[in-house]
Amino acid sequence: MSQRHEDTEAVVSLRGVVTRFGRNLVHDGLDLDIERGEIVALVGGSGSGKTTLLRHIIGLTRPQAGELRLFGERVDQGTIHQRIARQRRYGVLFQQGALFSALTVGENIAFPLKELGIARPDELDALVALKLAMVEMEPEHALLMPAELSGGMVKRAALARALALEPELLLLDEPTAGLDPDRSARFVRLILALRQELGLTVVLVTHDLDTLAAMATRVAVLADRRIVSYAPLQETLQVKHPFIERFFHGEHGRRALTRANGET
Ligand SMILES: Nc1ncnc2c1ncn2[C@@H]1O[C@H](COP(=O)(O)OP(=O)(O)OP(=O)(O)O)[C@@H](O)[C@H]1O
Repeated sequence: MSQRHEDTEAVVSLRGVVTRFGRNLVHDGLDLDIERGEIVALVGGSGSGKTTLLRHIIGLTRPQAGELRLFGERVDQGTIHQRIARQRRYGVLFQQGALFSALTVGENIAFPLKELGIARPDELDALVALKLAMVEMEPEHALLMPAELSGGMVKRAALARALALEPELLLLDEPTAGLDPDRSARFVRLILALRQELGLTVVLVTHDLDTLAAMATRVAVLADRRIVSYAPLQETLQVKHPFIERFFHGEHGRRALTRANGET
């Protein structure tokens, strides 16, 4: 596991976060600390503010109140150089806008490397091929346009781009949505292998219980505008809360958890 930074430092720390869109109060005094090496599944009802929370974490949006720290530093503070240095340390895979449609797969993956001035032009092809290999894609896929890829390949190419900077933190929004079970299982294996190799910390928003059960070290439940439970899955299942009951103990949830238990 990576020893680049203090092991005790929370990678993500959120305190008293309040988010309001007009009259819509989304987060109200939300707290969450994510330690290095965790794979945190962030779950919550539709519109509960999961994607917004990911956007806050990387400073794309700002809450009305609260303190957000990434790698121990205030997200809303710092010079431009400090912000760029922080950007190098995380990768994101959002549901929409996974890839730039006007660029080839290779150009997409090279984009953060070029933008942050990390690689020389003559190094880019080899780096792109390396990132593609990490997500089990071939070097020639670099020449394809996003529209020519299957849904699963788009996800993997977007993941390759998120991994381009060898991040310490990966934020994934519904990474397995729309993938068939086999592809989802491969995606999970890939993330687990990368965590092993790179010592990644992962935060993933997901409705996919199979994925959650297979990879999450902790589950953060966003309900009532806060994190109402933050614990390993088995402990989460004991928590009495209407959302947890519906999400994990409904018919769909029971089947997924039975499958997960059967596989361990
Ligand atoms: N830019 C915005 N302007 C106005 N309202 C917004 C904006 N972004 C998000 N919201 C609202 O904030 C709430 C939380 O949205 P968000 O996308 O974070 O939820 P979510 O938990 O990720 O939902 P889902 O699981 O359906 O994707 C929703 O009511 C949404 O309509």
